[in-house]
Amino acid sequence: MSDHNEQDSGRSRLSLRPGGGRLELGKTVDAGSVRQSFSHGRSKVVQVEVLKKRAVTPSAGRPGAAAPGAAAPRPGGGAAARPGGAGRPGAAAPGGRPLTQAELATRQRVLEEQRRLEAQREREARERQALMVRSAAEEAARKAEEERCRAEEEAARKAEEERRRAEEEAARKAEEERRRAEGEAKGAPAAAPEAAVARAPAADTAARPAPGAAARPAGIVPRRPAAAAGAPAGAPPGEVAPRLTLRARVPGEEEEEGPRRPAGGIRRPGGAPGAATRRPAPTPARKGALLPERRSTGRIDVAAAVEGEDERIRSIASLRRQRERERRQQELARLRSGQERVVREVVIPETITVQELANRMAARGGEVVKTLFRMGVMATLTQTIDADTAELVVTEMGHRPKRVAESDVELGLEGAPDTEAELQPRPPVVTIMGHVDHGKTSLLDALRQTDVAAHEAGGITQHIGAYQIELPSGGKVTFIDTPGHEAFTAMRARGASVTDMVVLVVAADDGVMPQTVEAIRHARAANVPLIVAINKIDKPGVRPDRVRQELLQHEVVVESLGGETQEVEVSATQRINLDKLLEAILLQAEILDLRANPNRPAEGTVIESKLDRGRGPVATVLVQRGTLRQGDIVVAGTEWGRVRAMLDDRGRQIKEAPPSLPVEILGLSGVPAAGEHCIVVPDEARAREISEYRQRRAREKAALAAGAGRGTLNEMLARIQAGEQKEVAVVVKADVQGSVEAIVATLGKLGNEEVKVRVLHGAVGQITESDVQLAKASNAVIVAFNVRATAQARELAQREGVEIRYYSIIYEVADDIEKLVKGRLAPVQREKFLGYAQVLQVFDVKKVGKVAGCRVTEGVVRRGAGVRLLRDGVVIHQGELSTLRRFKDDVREVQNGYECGMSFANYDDIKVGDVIECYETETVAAA
Ligand SMILES: Nc1nc2c(ncn2[C@@H]2O[C@H](COP(=O)(O)OP(=O)(O)OP(=O)(O)O)[C@@H](O)[C@H]2O)c(=O)[nH]1
Repeated sequence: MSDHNEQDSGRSRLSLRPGGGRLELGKTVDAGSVRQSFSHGRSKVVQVEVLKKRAVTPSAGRPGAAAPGAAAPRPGGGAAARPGGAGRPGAAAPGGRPLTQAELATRQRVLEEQRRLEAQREREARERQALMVRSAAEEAARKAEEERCRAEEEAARKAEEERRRAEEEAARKAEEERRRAEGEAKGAPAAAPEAAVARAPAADTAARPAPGAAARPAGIVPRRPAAAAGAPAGAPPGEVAPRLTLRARVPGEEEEEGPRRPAGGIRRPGGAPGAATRRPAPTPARKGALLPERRSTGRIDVAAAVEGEDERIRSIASLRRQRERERRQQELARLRSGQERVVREVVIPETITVQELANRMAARGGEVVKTLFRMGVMATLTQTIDADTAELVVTEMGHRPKRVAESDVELGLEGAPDTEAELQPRPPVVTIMGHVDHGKTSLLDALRQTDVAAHEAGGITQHIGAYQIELPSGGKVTFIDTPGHEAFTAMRARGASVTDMVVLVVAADDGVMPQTVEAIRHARAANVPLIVAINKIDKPGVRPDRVRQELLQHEVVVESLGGETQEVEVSATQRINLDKLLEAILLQAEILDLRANPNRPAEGTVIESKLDRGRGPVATVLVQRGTLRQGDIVVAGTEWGRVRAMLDDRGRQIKEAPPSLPVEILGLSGVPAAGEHCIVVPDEARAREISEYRQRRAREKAALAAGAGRGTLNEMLARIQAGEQKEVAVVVKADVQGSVEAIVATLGKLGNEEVKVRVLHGAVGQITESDVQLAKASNAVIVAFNVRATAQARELAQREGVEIRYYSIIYEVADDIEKLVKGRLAPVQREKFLGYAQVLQVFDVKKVGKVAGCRVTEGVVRRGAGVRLLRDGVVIHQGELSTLRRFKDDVREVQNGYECGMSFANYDDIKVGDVIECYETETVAAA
């Protein structure tokens, strides 16, 4: 190895020239480059910088030293101008005459002024120097950090390089071995092995950074002399620099790197003798990838030298530093421009889109996307991010996050509770409950003196109806008529929750029935009192006392039996004791002290809702407090709207609805679900906000339920097709919401372990094409309750083979779907007995095994049928009959009384005296 020093005279630094007394560009650094040469023509150049020790000495402190300023040529010249001689007596003027006292004083003053200026300059110079030292220290720290990062990368790269090299070496050796073995086997010419041997070490030399020439086996001709291979003259033999240094990017050395890459020559398949000595061409990819750009700097970078053809990857620390720099620069720019940073309070809901978040921060969308990207979140402007991520972004961008829950929009929706003074008496709300056909509608009809029952399809009540009646005494009572059919359980429960008391109708001729008990439970759950109306007392031979006794079993103790529950014997059709029943209701209302504040925005509950062809969405609302007025803006569940019109139970338009009055309201945006809370809000914006929030929540809930319950529709179909799951899918369309709920509830109870009923969709309105599409996709049937399909939907259903079933009575829906469920049950495998055979003898037959010689004692035995081997009445084997013969012929079956030979598939343990039972399995439809 040899070093050459090349002084770089062109390098200069900004420096202080003490001698000059002013700042100027001067040489403070002796810079140069040291060229290191290694064997095989490898060399590298190292930049060497020698910082001169700066000697800044205050000239004023040195006695007799010439002041910097004084060194400049003076117009007059002469010793008198020298600072040293300034104060000297005998100083002469230009003409040789001695200076006057005044001149001497002036000179003295000028010189002192000059010294003061020099001192100041020096002080400034010292400060600058200190500043430079400080910045140099900072720079050094930065460099150290970079160096550390680079070293880490270098270590990783080295490891990778080593691994790759080892792999190449192993592959090469294996190849050599293979070739040698081949050569020997073929008896190649004598020169060939030699060439092969010669190639091996050459390759070894190329691949290993270890000394090449010294390691070569004796007798092997080296490829090139060390000097020719690029090693400098005089370099110790065998001294080879590590491979990584071979790629120092110094101009003019590039062409010398060629010979140290013998890989191309060595790897030539079937290399002819002498191939190893051929000078291989340099690998363009390896050289070209890195060198040109690095060459321009002329500096050696070890990390870059090692990295080879791989792209250099910036370290995380480097990225972080760059980001910090950018941030500082931005801050600086902002400060320079005199802008005030605006810190905003950013309201963050549970989820927010990136664009919306940017808007709330008054920032550009791109900035937010960039911030997210830095945090490792890839998001577009339209994408939704969660509150936690949004909070981080807001903090990162220097604003103040404020987390809010989405449900906060509902805060303060219900007004403050009313004071005692504001409360005024209100009519009681009574729900009529009872078993089917016990006379609920008839009773209500009698009370209202109208005939509703006559118009009902199938004779049962289909909808919840709500009516208010006025008594001759002037009092009012509101009735909610819940249907008695089991399907309406859900509606009944809802009725009980808005009611003040329950009139339990029990037919005297029928007594307490299942739905009577259910009604009692609902009343108890709603914590409302009961009044028992024992109906149909006009019927001959009825025993109302039996009803009283039966009610005792359910802990309903009527007054006549010493309890607290009022009971009235009535006849709806004969209008017997109706006044007594009303009296009992009013008494109960008095006990309950029912009051409400009519002077406040209205609140109530949706009793029923439907989509009316001419009027749009119509909701029956029971006002519970406040007064509902025409023109009010209401939110009812997920829907909202301005009350366009209000109708009472007799269809009369009204302007105001006080507490306890049921009214139909028009003007809603959609059909709210029955049982939803209906409330008046101050403005449309609020109404819309609440409605949107509730709709979103409902959608999420539905999606969650669908996901949790079943997976995707495709998965469901796949499972059905694979026979893993069977279900009857149903799409329900009905005229009113209550019917939809009732049908859904009924269908939910159907199904069994094997077949499930699944309601895909339930809604109010006509059957549309989308309903048919949905049914088609899920192989569902459409249940149409009091609605019809559009012409297009009908046509589509016909074309696609989708079944639409029309109903007007609820229990018929239940019955039909139940049949459908049964029709879809998996067929049952049933065993059919065929016959018995007695084993008389057992033969050993070659290639067959044991064959039983039998006589059929009952029925018939058939080949391929199932068999059981019974020994002493116990089944010892169950399997299949493999052979059935009569004499030497295979037969299909053998009848009773005949002898035959039988053998079992994979079973041999047959003994004389055993009985063979023969049976078949058949598939039958489920009962
Ligand atoms: N004799 C007699 N029959 C009555 C009386 N009340 C009702 N009915 C008859 O009982 C049957 C059922 O009456 P509804 O009023 O429809 O009974 P419901 O409980 O409303 O029935 P659903 O609506 O199906 O729940 C009708 O045929 C009525 O005429 C009564 O007091 N006396």
